Amino acid sequence: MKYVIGIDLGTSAVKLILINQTGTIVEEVSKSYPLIHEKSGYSEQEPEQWVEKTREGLAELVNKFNGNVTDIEGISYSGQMHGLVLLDESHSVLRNAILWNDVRTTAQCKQIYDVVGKERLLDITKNPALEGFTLPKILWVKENEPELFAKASVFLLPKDYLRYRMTGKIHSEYSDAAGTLLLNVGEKKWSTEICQLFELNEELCPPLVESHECVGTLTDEFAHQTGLSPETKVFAGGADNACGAIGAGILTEGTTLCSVGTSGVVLSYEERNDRDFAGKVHYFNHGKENAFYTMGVTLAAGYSLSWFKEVFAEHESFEQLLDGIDEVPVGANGLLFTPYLAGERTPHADPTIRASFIGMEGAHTKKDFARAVLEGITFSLHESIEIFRESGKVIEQITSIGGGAKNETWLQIQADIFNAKVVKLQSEQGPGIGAAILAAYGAGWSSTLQEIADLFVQQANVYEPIAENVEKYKELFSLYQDVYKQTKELNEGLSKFRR
Ligand SMILES: Nc1ncnc2c1ncn2[C@@H]1O[C@H](COP(=O)(O)OP(=O)(O)O)[C@@H](O)[C@H]1O
Ligand SMILES: O=C(CO)[C@@H](O)[C@H](O)COP(=O)(O)O
Repeated sequence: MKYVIGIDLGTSAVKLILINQTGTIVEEVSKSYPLIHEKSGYSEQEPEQWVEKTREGLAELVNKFNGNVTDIEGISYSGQMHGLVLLDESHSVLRNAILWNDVRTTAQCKQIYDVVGKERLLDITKNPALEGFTLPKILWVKENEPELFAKASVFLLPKDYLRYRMTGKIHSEYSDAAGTLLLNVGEKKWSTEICQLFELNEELCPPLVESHECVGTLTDEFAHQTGLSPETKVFAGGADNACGAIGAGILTEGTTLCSVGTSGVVLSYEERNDRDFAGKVHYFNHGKENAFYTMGVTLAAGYSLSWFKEVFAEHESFEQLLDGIDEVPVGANGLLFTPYLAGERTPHADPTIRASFIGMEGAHTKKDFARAVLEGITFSLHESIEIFRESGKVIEQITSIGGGAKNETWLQIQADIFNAKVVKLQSEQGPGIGAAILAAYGAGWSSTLQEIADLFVQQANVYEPIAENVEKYKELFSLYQDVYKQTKELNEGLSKFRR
C-alpha cells in the first residue's frame, strides 16, 4: 500500500493527515501555535513555530504509523494565505510573519491605488488592494522598518517557507502567489510593472511552479528528525482555500464551497480567467492547472466562535459550548451578532469596523449568545453567496468544510440561511485532503486530479433547507445587513480608544 501526507498549515494549528491509496485517512495529528497581537489590528506568528510544530507532528505521525516509511511517496501542503515571511541573503527570517488577518496596512492600500490605479490593478491582479494581501505588507515593512527591509533578498508565503525548511528549495506556486497582488493572475507571471512601480527588485519574488509539481525531496536533517525517508518527494501544494476546494471536489463549473476555519470563505469554481466581478470578490488561480476560483471572505468566522469561547466559556469544549443551541429558536430570541472582530473583507472591505451584539436583554442566556454568534458568522458568509447569485451563478448545493463543519446544528443553520443543500464530507479537513490529493497526483497515482478527488472525497451527510426557517432568516438577514450601516460611524469614533 502507498501513502501520501497532506500538511495544512492553518492559522490556529498545523494539521497533518496520512492517507492511503484507497483514500482512507490512516493517521491524523494536529499541533497548535499562538497568534501574536501586539497592537489593535496587528496579527503575527513566528515562522519557526510552524517548522517546530510540523516537525513534532510528523515525528508523532510516523511513530503511530505501522507500515514502512518508504511507502510514503509524497508530501504536499495547504497554507494560510497572504502572510509575509521575509528572508535575508542567507535565508534567515528577518522578522515575525505578518498574517492575512493583520489590518495595519490601510495607508499602503491607498498608496497602491494612487500609484497603480484601481482599474490597472484589477486588470493585472484581478483583485482590489486589501489590507490582508501581501504587497501592502511588503510596502509597510519598506516604509516602517527600512533597515530591516534593505536586508531582504526574497519573500515567501507561510507554507512556502515551511516547504523551504523541509527541502532547502525556494519556490512559490500560482494559487498562493495570486493572493500577493504582485501576480498577473491571468498570465501566471510576477508583474514586472507592479514591481517597478514600487521599486521592488523582482528577485524578491520566488520562482513559480504548478501546485502538483515536485520541487525536491526532504533534507537528510528533516528526514532524520521526523523518521521519514529522505527519498520522500515533496510537491509544491497550494493556498488553503485552493486546497480546500480540491479536497471538497470543487473542480468543475457550478460547484461551491463554504469553509469555516479561523476565517470563513465562500468559493466558486471558475474555468475562465476573464470574468468581471469588479473586485467585489477575490479572483485567484486554483491549485488545478489553468483553472481559477472566485471567493468572498469573512475575516473572523471560526475566530468569532473561538474568541467567544475563550472570553466567556474558557473551560468548556466547543461541543459543551454548543450543546443545546438547536433548542434556541431561529434568531436567537432577538439577538443579532456581526462578526467584525478584526474588521471585514467581503462585502465591506473595512479595517475599522468592529463586531456587535444587537438586542441584548436580561433574559438572554449563554446559549442564545452562542447561537447568535453562529448565525452572525453565517449571515456574513451569505453576503458572498448573494454577490455570486447576483452575478448569475446558480447555487443550489454547497459543500461545507473546516472546523465549523463539525457541528450539525451549524450545518443546518448554513442550509437555512444559504437556502441551499449543504453537504458535509466524512472529514472536515478539506485543505489537508486537497494537499494530499496534490501529492498523489504529483506522484502519478492517476492521470487527473478529478479521479483522485473522486476517490478521496467522501460525502457523509446532506442538510436540506427548511422552508419555514429560510423565510425567518430572510427577514433577519436584512436586519443583519443594517447593522453594518448603523455601526460604521460609531466604530470610526471608537477607533481612537483602541489599543
Ligand atoms: N466542535 C466544533 N464545533 C463547531 N466549530 C468548531 C468546533 N471545533 C472547532 N470549531 C471551529 O473551527 C475553527 C478552526 O477551524 P480550522 O479549520 O481548524 O481552522 P484553521 O485552518 O484556521 O486553523 C475554530 O476557530 C472554531 O471556531
Ligand atoms: O485570507 C484568507 C483568504 O483570502 C484566509 O482564508 C487565509 O487563507 C486563512 O485561512 P484559515 O486559516 O482561516 O483557514
